[in-house]
Amino acid sequence: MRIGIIGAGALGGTFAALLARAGHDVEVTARGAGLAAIREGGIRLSGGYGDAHATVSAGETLAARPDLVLVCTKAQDAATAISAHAALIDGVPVVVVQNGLDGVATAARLLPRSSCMGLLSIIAANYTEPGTVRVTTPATSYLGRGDGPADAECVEVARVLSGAVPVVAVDGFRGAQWTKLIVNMLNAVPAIVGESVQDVVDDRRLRRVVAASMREAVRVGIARGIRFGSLQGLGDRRLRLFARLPLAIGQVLPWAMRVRMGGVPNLGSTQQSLRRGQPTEIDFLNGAVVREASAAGLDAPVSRALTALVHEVERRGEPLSRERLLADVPV
Ligand SMILES: NC(=O)C1=CN([C@@H]2O[C@H](COP(=O)(O)OP(=O)(O)OC[C@H]3O[C@@H](n4cnc5c(N)ncnc54)[C@H](OP(=O)(O)O)[C@@H]3O)[C@@H](O)[C@H]2O)C=CC1
Ligand SMILES: CC(C)(CO)C(=O)C(=O)O
Repeated sequence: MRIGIIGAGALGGTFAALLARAGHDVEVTARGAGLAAIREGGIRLSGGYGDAHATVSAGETLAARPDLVLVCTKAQDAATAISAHAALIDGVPVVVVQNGLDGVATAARLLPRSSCMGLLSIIAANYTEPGTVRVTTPATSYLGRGDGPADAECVEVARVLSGAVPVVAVDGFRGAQWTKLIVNMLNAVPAIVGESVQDVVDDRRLRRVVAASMREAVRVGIARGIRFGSLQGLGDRRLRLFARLPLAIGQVLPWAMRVRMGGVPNLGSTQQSLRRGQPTEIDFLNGAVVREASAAGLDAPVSRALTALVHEVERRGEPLSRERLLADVPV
């Protein structure tokens, strides 16, 4: 199949290399040093899915109309990236590979003739240098849309992608997006203090902050009437129980996620943006929790403080101390 990948960064590069290895005709978009490196030497993937070296067509925009598109930009870049391709890809099935709650709706608004789906990935991939990606945690990805059962097209696209990398079609995708949003409460604290997810969760005080942001986000989801989808052993029943637990016990949740992540240090996608001097996706992660809380007539002080601190690190260009974070976040 001819597959176009918009945004060959950490996850886009991973999918591109694995889909090309599985025999698909892959074209990617990239920019600057990334584009030059991919044109010169292809995409080099290492880590959890083994080594892959994929020679793929690359440009600033896709040149040929594909059979399937994966949009793999950060949430804040999705509208610009999709708009630049609207004339070419409207009508082509699109999978938005993205954290946050908005990706599928953004694509559907900009591509009215396309059938748009979302993909939630628990893979941890580090874009180590232009054209080079290291997968630190391989994991199944979840594909779907809306609130109902997985439809035939989602099942078929998941089957096609699964020939390269494990993907399953899920029922109740919106609930699964919320569960992933809870997982993404792992992103902010490492990004603020400049440490790996594993080191943060190993620190009792920081783990408490991560657990507090997760519990706050689950409580907001419940107030918004969300039924959390099942991802990686986490589901509605466990998250509702977690929402009622005192933090001292609730800290087992980030701990369990850290154990699943394995031993290879994972920075998380938010910190990777900071290290490249790029704006982060935080307004679509903890920022989404703040907006959803407000829509439910609630406040989300932990996520609000973490969002502000990530923006401060964006402006400063360097991490803040653990003490500063602990002083600012109301836990
Ligand atoms: N990395 C990970 O481990 C995981 C990431 N995710 C999610 O997957 C999504 C992608 O993340 P990730 O792969 O880390 O992101 P990256 O920042 O590594 O890659 C994004 C890519 O999109 C490109 N891009 C940005 N703006 C545009 C634009 N306007 N037009 C075309 N291309 C553009 C970037 O190019 P440039 O570098 O030139 O800006 C970059 O190549 C995010 O929602 C993230 O939260 C989910 C699970 C794990
Ligand atoms: C699952 C996790 C935390 C993997 O790193 C992720 O989604 C991210 O980095 O954005």
